[in-house]
Amino acid sequence: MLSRLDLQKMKREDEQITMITAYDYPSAKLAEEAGIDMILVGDSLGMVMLGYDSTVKVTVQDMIHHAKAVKRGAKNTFIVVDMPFMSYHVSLEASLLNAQQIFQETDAQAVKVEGASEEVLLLVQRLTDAGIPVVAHLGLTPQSVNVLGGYKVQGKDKNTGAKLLNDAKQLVAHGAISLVLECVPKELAEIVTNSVSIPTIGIGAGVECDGQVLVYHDILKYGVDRLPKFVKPYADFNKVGKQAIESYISNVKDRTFPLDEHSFKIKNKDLLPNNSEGR
Ligand SMILES: Nc1nc(=O)c2c([nH]1)NC[C@@H]1CN(c3ccc(C(=O)N[C@@H](CCC(=O)O)C(=O)O)cc3)CN21
Ligand SMILES: CC(C)C(=O)C(=O)O
Repeated sequence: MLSRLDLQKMKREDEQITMITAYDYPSAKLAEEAGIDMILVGDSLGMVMLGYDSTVKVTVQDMIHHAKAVKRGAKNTFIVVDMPFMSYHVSLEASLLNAQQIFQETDAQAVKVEGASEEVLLLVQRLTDAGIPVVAHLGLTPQSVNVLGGYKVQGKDKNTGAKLLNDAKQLVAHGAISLVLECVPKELAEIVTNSVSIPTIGIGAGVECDGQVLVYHDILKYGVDRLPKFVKPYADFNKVGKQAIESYISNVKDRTFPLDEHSFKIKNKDLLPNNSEGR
């Protein structure tokens, strides 16, 4: 498994870091077998796994449930688990306890929080001091979708760009080990990447980040109807899966499944019970 220091070294040596989300045993297993560097158990699981229309309904228990399955499928991969909506905004004490629970119960390597408010910066510091590595997340922060007014590109002007750069530096100063940059202009992501010592992982943030992350279901086109502009799909599980299920239905209907090769047979008919009642 890669360590925090390996990720740091990859940035220094300009080797791209690959990250994918995973939410359960089979997705984590596939990602690890393919050789991914890091797995994110994102709260996007609320949307792609549970069918919610945003991430705000996801709970700490949901995150733990899914992250434990991911860990079982990818025991040797660096796993980051999202702290979900409001689990780090009620009080510092409650935030620390939620992070502790997620970190201890899932065996993950780090937790992720969105934003860089005073409250979040203090939390990043306290978790780091306590020994829980924190990945930060700036730009489009989906837990704030209802405040932002939609899933929109962030940092498109001088003021918001400067704020994002300053936030990134503050997060580094408070101990963040890596920074996800979501939906920001590639030129801004490049400046941030060159201004911070920690690896940046981009999603819709251009090629100059230190690594890339995409959602599992987007890469495989699996269960999602509409893909954001920044996604490149590498397979079409929807198509393959639907065809397979259609064939199964048709085979069952016309009794071409199951065949003898899928059936268990008895050698000696005398071993069968008598059916004296008939049908
Ligand atoms: N399947 C999935 N993939 C994701 O990447 C993802 C989720 N779900 N859920 C949580 C967040 C939400 N995300 C999203 C969702 C939509 C857009 C989107 O449609 N963006 C517009 C850009 C709008 C603009 O120009 O400002 C786009 O056309 O891509 C972006 C990020 C990223 N995350
Ligand atoms: C989109 C990624 C970065 C994320 O935060 C998630 O999957 O929840």
